[in-house]
Amino acid sequence: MFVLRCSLRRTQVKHLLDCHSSWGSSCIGMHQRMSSSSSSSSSSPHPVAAVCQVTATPDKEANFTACKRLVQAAKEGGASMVFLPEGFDYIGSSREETLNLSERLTGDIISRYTLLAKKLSVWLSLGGFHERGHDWETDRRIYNSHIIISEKGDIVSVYRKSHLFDVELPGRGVSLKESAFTIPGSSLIPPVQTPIGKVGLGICYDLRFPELSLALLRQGAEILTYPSAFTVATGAAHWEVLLRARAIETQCFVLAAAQVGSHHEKRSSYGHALAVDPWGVVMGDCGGENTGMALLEIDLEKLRDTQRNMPVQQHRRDTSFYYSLGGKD
Ligand SMILES: O=C(O)CNC(=O)[C@H](CS)NC(=O)CCC(=O)C(=O)O
Repeated sequence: MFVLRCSLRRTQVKHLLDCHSSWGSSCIGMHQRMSSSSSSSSSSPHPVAAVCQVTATPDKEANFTACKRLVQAAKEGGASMVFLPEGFDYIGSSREETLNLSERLTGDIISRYTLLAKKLSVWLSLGGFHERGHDWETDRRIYNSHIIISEKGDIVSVYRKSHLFDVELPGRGVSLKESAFTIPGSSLIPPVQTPIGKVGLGICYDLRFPELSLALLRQGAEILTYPSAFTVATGAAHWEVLLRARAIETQCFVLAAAQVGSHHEKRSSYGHALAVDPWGVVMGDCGGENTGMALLEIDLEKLRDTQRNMPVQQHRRDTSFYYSLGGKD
């Protein structure tokens, strides 16, 4: 039994909850609040977001139990919106298993989360749900879907991952072909108004495509979300740099829930669920070892200050300007 504190680099992290690193075990402790100025969540001047880190396995029931505990603890900690990572429902150990365990949006798992959101009166971002496609009976393919559930328990938005991770890195232990079982989403989804601000939706590998974050910014996004299951090799090299770059260039908050540790004998994830502010500062980092969460105050005034002082978006040229040299599309 141990409690590990997420590495804190800024005081905006109000407190952290750490759990055993093995999936399904109970949460074992809650840290004291880090800030003396805020002794209870109700006195917090700004809405609070919870960015979670989990270790999903093929055991859907255990995964749900553990996620539910995190959501409950986040609510107790004052969160009005809780972010779970890609593969929160499960990480399968083979293509067959991944497909067999998938469900429809109207299935049992999402129904349970809608009831949970309603019971606790909390908003949920469920990144990377394995959603059976419209033609499942004929093609047995799924979407990788990011679902937003309101505090009333309604599904208010579904974004389907548009960039699929077909990547082979010889010598780095990475070989994944997401398109073998996943249908790419056909459109971006307008940012969703939530109690913490306007949330723009991406998923994991989408993080590498700044065009997506800029499109969401143009539609009014204030918080970009990238629920993820990054590989250990690509995470170590790119994860934080990419998240901070997206925050700096859009001048938005970036929240990225993450998978951490070993899901089964063939697959591990990098962790470091991260929250970045509009200036590019890391507000919370859940580390590379344990499940848990970071609770963060979202102060939109900070975003407005940053955007006012350095009006990057106003300085941006028309999209056609950047394509005037030609090239692909
Ligand atoms: O497979 C599942 O069940 C859930 N989906 C994933 O884990 C996806 C597709 S394989 N993973 C990524 O996109 C990793 C991206 C990444 O690591 C990078 O961009 O460097």
